[in-house]
Amino acid sequence: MNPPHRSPISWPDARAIAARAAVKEAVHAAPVMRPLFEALGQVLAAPLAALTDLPPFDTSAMDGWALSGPGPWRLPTGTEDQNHQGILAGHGETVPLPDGHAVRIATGARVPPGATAVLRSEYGTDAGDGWLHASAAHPVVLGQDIRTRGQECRSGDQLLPAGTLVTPAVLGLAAAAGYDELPTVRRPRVEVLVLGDELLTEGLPHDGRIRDALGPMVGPWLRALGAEVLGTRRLADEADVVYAAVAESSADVVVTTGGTAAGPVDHVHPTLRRLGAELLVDGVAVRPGHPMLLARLARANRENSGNRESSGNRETPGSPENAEAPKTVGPPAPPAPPERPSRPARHLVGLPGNPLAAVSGLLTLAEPLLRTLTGRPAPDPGPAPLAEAVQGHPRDTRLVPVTFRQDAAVPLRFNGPAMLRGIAAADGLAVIPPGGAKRGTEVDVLDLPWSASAAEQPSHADQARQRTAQAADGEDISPQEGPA
Ligand SMILES: Nc1nc2c(c(=O)[nH]1)N[C@H]1C(S)=C(S)[C@@H](COP(=O)(O)OP(=O)(O)OC[C@H]3O[C@@H](n4cnc5c(N)ncnc54)[C@H](O)[C@@H]3O)O[C@H]1N2
Ligand code: MOO
Repeated sequence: MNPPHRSPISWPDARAIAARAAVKEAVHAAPVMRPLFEALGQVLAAPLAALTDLPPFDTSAMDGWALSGPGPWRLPTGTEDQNHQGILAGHGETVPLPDGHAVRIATGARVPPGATAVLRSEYGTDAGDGWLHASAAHPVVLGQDIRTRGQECRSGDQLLPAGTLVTPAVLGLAAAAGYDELPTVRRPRVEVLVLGDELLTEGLPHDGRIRDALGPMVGPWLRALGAEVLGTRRLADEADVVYAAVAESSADVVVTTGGTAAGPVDHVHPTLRRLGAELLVDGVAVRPGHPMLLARLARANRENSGNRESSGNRETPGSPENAEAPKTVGPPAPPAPPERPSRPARHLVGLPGNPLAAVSGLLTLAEPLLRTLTGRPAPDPGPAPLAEAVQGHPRDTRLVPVTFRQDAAVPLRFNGPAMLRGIAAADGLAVIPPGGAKRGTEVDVLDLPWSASAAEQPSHADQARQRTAQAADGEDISPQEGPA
């Protein structure tokens, strides 16, 4: 059968459709409480409100003496402890400091009631006669070097909005503000299915066969976009094998590689037809990657992949496609059974097999889809001037690997659809409009998702699944506190 005629939609429209595709699923996903040590790289599902005042008590900002009133100040003559150590950080409630007295205090220690300032150790002299004198060069100012309770926030203040990426700094702030665990957006579960009998998983290419470049790349890329990768499976180029793998996957998003075109073993479209899937995007006016697709699927009738028989999907014979978008491939899917009318849908992103075309599909369809499912804000593609002219496609957008040099985007060579040499050295992908762009033209540059996830290791759960699948004081200088 000849491939059905497809009219690709524009690249910006494809991204907008992908961003909207899973809004319902995102809204219905319950947040996941994670201990702080497991929350790095996640997204806050609720605003972070302070559970305490910060600082929680008036605190000394310096090692020195807590003072009450104008000097000179009488030093304590009591216990050894008071004489030599004074008030240390971590001590409980302290006795009030009478007017005209001073007591040794450490940075971070609770300032005693009645203290009016802290004098740094290098600015005062204890001559051993029981009196403390401030150096003439550093007259004491009321409140100096005391961090007052609530200076940074009051209990209940919103520190960060929902949707914030949990970075190491966010973990630190959350701990300081009293959190042991954080409400995070549930990570969408993704399964990667690599199609192609010509692919080798090790060694050198031989006998017309090549190494699988997408299996090692796509899972980590999706994880960098915030997904939980259930596994990467390599499938035989057989219609029933591809059909069963997609039909039975328990993932929220199935990502296939290869098999999107119209060759004799390109099984993605026929599989979607058999599943009665709704094609949201079927080809995009972008180079490379134009055969990429996005489909909505009924949820597999199983909680865990491979544990039970699927009965939620029915095979339907293929039929010519409706050219209108969104399309239903084949006859309309049978209506959902009344007992589970509003089950969330699954999605399938079909990446073309040419490796750079697959990258294009990741940034065009997978990134906006996962952005919605992970609750992350839309990235702001920074425009940059092109260091040299880039030839365009007459009708399609081009995505070209670039590196930054002196704030200009330098197009990289080796940017053919089958090549990864350019993208592996790139800082981003420049969006070249149809017709091309002259030297100096400001173009959008899509970020690669490494920076946000560089610190994030695969969770232990991800690592275990991959093994089984095998088939990824800058001080606040407050008015009261002198410069350090
Ligand atoms: N008659 C047409 N043929 C092709 C068209 C077209 O419009 N009409 N489009 C071409 C474009 S553009 C692309 S991109 C590819 C997309 O093809 P598929 O998604 O079906 O991918 P395959 O045919 O399976 O593979 C294409 C190419 O990529 C290599 N490949 C596949 N998987 C991997 C992998 N995991 N690692 C490394 N390389 C991989 C595969 O060996 C092929 O060389 O279709 C064109 N054809
Ligand atoms: O999607 Mo293809 O990469 O243009 O070869």
